[in-house]
Amino acid sequence: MTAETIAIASDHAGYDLKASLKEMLEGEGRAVLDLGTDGRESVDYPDFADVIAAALKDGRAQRGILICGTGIGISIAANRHRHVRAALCHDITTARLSRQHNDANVLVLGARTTGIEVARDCAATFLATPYEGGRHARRVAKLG
Ligand SMILES: O=C[C@H](O)[C@H](O)[C@H](O)COP(=O)(O)O
Repeated sequence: MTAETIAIASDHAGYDLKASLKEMLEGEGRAVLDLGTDGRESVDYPDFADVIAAALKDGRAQRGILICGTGIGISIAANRHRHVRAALCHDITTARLSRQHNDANVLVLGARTTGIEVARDCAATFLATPYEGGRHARRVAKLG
C-alpha cells in the first residue's frame, strides 16, 4: 500500500460523510490524517480548508479531502491557497478528470448534495487516478 497520507476535514455538515470516508480509507490500509471537525456542532468551513492547506504545505499529507454541505464554500476557501488545487466533484467522471487534467490535490465533496455511495466512488477514483501531464502541464503551471 502507498505511503501517501490523505488529510481529511469537514465542517459540521460534512461530519458524517467524513467519518464514513475515513473508515473506508483506513479499511483499505491508507494513512488518514483527520483534521476535524470532531462533531456536528456548527463550525466555519474556511477554518477546515485552512488546516488542510497547512497539512499539504508542511508535508504531513500529500493529498486531501474536504467536505461541507455543498462543497462550494470549502472549495472557495481552499483555492485561496496557491499550492492547493481543490476540485468539487459530483461523480466519478469529474473525480477522474480532476486528476488527469487538473492534477487536483484536494477532492471536495458536498455532503448535502452527493450520496454516500457516489461520494465513496469519487474518493476511490480520485485517489486511484494519475495525472496525465502532457498538454495539461502548461495549463496547470499557469494556475499557481
Ligand atoms: O458552502 C457552504 C457549506 O455548504 C456549509 O456547509 C453550509 O453553508 C453550512 O450551513 P448551515 O450553517 O446552515 O449548516
